[in-house]
Amino acid sequence: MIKHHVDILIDENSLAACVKQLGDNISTYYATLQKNSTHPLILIGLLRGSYMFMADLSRKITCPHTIDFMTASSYGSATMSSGDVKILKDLEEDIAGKHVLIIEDIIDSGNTLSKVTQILSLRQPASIEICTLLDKPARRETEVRAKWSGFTIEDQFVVGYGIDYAEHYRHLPYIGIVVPE
Ligand SMILES: O=P(O)(O)OC[C@H]1O[C@H](OP(=O)(O)OP(=O)(O)O)[C@H](O)[C@@H]1O
Ligand SMILES: Nc1nc2[nH]cnc2c(=O)[nH]1
Ligand SMILES: [Mg+2]
Repeated sequence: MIKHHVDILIDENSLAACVKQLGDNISTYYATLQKNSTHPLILIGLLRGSYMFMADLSRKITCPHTIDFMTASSYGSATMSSGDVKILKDLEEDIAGKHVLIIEDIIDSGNTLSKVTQILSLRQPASIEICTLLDKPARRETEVRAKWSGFTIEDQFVVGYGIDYAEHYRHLPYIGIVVPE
């Protein structure tokens, strides 16, 4: 790690308000879908970055749902996507016939989500959508569409609320920016 400090970009209250709003919008959407079909809803969190967002968001989604996790990693300890996305841990659950909502902390190059959606679409889900807390469109290498997105951010390296810098800072209750000194 280079010498740096962390400045707050999105504070705890703004995160909570955003998560509540996302939860309301997602609940309305799937409540309507579930009225006309029997397909269950499953939230899939991408480890490790999404763990905190997933925990908070699932508590704000009022329609019945189950949860599962998978690990797809491309960064290691680097700050640039390698583009080589590997599935390190697969789902426990079968997603055939289910409405799948992928929960992600950040879309940067888009490589992770593009690979994950590709893999999951082959398993006959009823639908697949993406909810991301943060979106950094300036860095996109592969097109990815998130139906729900919390904040669009500039091209800055962020940490906190699940997101790490060389495995540090995941526990911060806010989103911060790493500022080199
Ligand atoms: O759009 P991309 O350029 O693919 O980047 C986004 C992904 O990178 C980070 O995960 P990482 O692979 O570092 O693992 P982690 O979730 O365990 O921190 C982040 O949590 C996203 O999953
Ligand atoms: N910590 C961190 N990991 C990322 N992975 C993809 N984008 C980012 C980012 O801005 N910060
Ligand atoms: Mg991740």
